[in-house]
Amino acid sequence: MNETPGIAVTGASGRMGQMLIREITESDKMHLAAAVERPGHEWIGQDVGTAMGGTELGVTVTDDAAQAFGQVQAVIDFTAPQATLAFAAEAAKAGIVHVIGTTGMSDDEIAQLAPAAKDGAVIVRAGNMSLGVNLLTQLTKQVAAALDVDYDIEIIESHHNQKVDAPSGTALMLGEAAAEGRGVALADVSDRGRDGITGVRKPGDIGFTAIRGGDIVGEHDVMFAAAGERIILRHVASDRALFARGALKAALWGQGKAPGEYDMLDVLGLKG
Ligand SMILES: NC(=O)C1=CN([C@@H]2O[C@H](COP(=O)(O)OP(=O)(O)OC[C@H]3O[C@@H](n4cnc5c(N)ncnc54)[C@H](O)[C@@H]3O)[C@@H](O)[C@H]2O)C=CC1
Ligand SMILES: O=C(O)C1=N[C@H](C(=O)O)C[C@H](O)C1
Repeated sequence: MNETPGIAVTGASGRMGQMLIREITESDKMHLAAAVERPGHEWIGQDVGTAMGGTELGVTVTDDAAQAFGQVQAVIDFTAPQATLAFAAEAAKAGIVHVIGTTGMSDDEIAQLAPAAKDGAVIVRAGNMSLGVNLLTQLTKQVAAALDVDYDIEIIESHHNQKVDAPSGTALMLGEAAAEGRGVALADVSDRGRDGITGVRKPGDIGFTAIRGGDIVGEHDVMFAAAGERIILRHVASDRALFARGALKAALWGQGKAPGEYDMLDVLGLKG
């Protein structure tokens, strides 16, 4: 019998799902106990290892999240907003850790996670699970607090051509951090999707630009642009394993924690 925490991966066939499965099977601190895909997916009923083109892992892909979550200590979920909301409700019923990497959730959808956290799920959610980006949010907050509105803040993100949401979850985390540093609400100053005769830039706005192309894993710049100088804070991810390792860390960190909503700053001890 395996004494390490059992982990379920949702969206098992996805870019992050497969990366997570590889990282979990290589870890001696946890084991893969379930793999979930959406109903009708061609992998349902297959061994997840062979479906991925490798050796058998002894875990059959299922679309029954309730049953899968009943057998595990944590679920790691990089899927889509509506799927994540359904998984949060099931994680609450099972009383397990729900690590959420899914981005593109609206404010209303994020608010819908609260009942699950109240009812028994230990939710750890972040638009980016890497140490580097979470550190960058703290640096962004500090720099934004130190500079006045003569420094225009622009967030530029680049991702692969299959990404479906914009701005990225990371860009929004960085925008929130910059707004917090300035003591304003991001919703009041956010400038997204410029096109046509936009008028001149409003002082104090935080601008967002999204680039999509090829196989870019994820790149983020926070630019502070003033007359005569620019300060640029940059993070470049070159391997999705980075995000997967952060998610594994979160799944272990959440064991034994009280139900509630947490983020990667809690996991990494960077809050302050
Ligand atoms: N927080 C972080 O560090 C990171 C977050 N992401 C986010 O993770 C999400 C997934 O990204 P990718 O893996 O690139 O996308 P993907 O499209 O390759 O994978 C998504 C998977 O979710 C599955 N899925 C959708 N609905 C489902 C349902 N109801 N039940 C079970 N499975 C379902 C799909 O079939 C697919 O296999 C995106 O929101 C992305 O932005 C991606 C990388 C890092
Ligand atoms: O979809 C992706 O690929 C990524 N999504 C996350 C985001 O929206 O910021 C994290 C990372 O940049 C990769």
